[in-house]
Amino acid sequence: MAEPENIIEVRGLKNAFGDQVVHENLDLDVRQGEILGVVGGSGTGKSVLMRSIIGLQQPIAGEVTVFGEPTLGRAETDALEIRKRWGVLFQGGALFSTLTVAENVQVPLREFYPSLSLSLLDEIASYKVIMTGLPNDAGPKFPAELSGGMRKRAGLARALAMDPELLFLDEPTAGLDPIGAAAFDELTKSLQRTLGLTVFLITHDLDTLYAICDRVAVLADKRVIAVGTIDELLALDHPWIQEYFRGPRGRAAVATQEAQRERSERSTAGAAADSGAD
Ligand SMILES: Nc1ncnc2c1ncn2[C@@H]1O[C@H](COP(=O)(O)OP(=O)(O)OP(=O)(O)O)[C@@H](O)[C@H]1O
Repeated sequence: MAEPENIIEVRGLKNAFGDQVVHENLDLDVRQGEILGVVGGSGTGKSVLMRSIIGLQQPIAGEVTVFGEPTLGRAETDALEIRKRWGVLFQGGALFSTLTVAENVQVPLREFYPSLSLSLLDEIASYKVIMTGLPNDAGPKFPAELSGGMRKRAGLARALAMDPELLFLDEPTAGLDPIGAAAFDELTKSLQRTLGLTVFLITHDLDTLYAICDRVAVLADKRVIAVGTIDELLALDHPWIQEYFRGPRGRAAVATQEAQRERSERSTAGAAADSGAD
């Protein structure tokens, strides 16, 4: 069966906690193969939206389809088949502190394929650990023995355990230094390219938005008020969007992007000149 163009479709979503309505009539499409950045002020419901899509939050109203299949109110066995096809990196990594990195990566494998042999589990875990740029000797370490950046990579290795087609990342670069954050962005981009992943990426990090997101969805007023490329969003005159992208941090992110582009153009020109001199 051909894959739908939209990997995720959310329609008319409503979420509330007691009297507090977080989402009302929220619609969103995530296209196949894109990295969609999801932004919005603190508490606008980005994580609740992600939890609704992956079935950890039961909305009051609305519909969610992933891979063309409705995800809400499904029987557990049906839901498992869909869950196998996505990986999730929760805010903070959410690693089990009493398990090693390799054992953490093996958790979803053991859940979905309980009869896998120990040697195969070890082999897959070791491959995923290397794939996320961690040294191979990170596998037997406990999360507390890793740096913050390494813990994020370990969380990503676990999210990739089942060879997902869709990846959910909740603030993956929060708490990382700028170099670590840029390296994590590059890793995300290269996974998208090489594995053809679709990525739903919640972030406050403007550098991440500029560097790797194909489109950005803005949450405000309980719904997605706009989705588009950053240039398309900049053309809108919504005050939050203008303040967010044109404020001091937005301008700094643009300057970083331009500096990176110039550096990469200079190195490409240098390489071309070198090969011409041979
Ligand atoms: N389980 C829950 N019970 C009650 N309220 C909740 C629950 N989960 C989330 N909320 C509330 O819903 C609102 C949205 O939370 P959410 O975590 O989605 O925000 P966010 O946009 O991801 O914020 P941040 O950028 O700060 O991470 C918040 O006011 C939060 O307190």
